[in-house]
Amino acid sequence: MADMRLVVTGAGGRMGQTLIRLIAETPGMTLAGAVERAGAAAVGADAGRLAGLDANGVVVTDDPLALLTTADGIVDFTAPAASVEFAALAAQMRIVHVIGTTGMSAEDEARVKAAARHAVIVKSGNMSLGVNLLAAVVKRIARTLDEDFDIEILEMHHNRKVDAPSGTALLLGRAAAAGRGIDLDARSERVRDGHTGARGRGDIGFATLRGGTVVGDHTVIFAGDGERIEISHRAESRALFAKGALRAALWGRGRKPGLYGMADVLGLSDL
Ligand SMILES: NC(=O)C1=CN([C@@H]2O[C@H](COP(=O)(O)OP(=O)(O)OC[C@H]3O[C@@H](n4cnc5c(N)ncnc54)[C@H](OP(=O)(O)O)[C@@H]3O)[C@@H](O)[C@H]2O)C=CC1
Ligand SMILES: O=C(O)C1=N[C@H](C(=O)O)C[C@H](O)C1
Repeated sequence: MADMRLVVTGAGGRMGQTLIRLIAETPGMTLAGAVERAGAAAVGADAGRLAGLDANGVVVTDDPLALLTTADGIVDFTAPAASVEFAALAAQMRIVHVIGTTGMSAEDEARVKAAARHAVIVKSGNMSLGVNLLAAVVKRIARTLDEDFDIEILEMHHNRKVDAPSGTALLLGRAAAAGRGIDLDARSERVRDGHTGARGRGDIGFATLRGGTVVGDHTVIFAGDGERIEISHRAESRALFAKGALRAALWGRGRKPGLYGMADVLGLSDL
């Protein structure tokens, strides 16, 4: 089979550059294009050079349309408004769209879901194998423990991160809520400040830390009467997210249109 032709969006960003480097060393795929926001400094640059490699002849553009006519997939770690537009383009072109972008509103999510009627969309708040395994374990523990155990999710990220709680924290919260058979949106405590009153029994709490260059740390705490279970994942490199995203792109090739998650890609959906 011919190489999968991938377009990286947000090419000048932290994940965009990591993806460009990883595509260059991964068999079965080719960098078909690199896209940045109109007006971004990276537009016009060589994508290889931008990512710290030798020049590869792929010039960063702010016009994805022409590129996508010859591409098999988009790998997209940008911003919510941008990802919603790329999803519509992926639907138009009937191609694969891997979305790592976090911080989407319910309206954004609905637009992505609509695009997935025509595109193969794989979307996850965290593309790493470790976090998706952790989510499966969290679901299992939450199913066993009753509301005597308070569930709290703690995350820490670098000081450039713009959304909170992280997409991963929400993914883990959804896994815990699914295990318990409750609706996360109705039962989460996402911010605490001032005289909050006692913790709501059965609620799922979130706490957010930001600082330095932390790639991504997550801990799920089950706090009971006199005992506590804590399970953590620490990402030491963005390469693990990029690796998962490229695995998702290859998995999506030739698949039926729909909205998928990393649990589907990794075969963890039954856990
Ligand atoms: N699911 C996962 O596993 C992971 C998800 N993420 C998520 O991915 C996203 C990006 O993270 P990160 O790389 O650290 O962020 P960066 O800010 O480093 O990169 C985002 C890039 O996207 C660009 N961009 C914004 N709008 C557009 C557009 N319309 N077209 C093309 N490019 C655009 C930005 O340009 P400019 O700066 O000029 O606006 C920037 O270069 C975040 O939402 C983050 O939470 C990150 C890591 C892992
Ligand atoms: O913005 C980041 O950096 C990350 N974002 C994702 C998230 O919101 O969970 C994944 C990872 O933790 C890094």
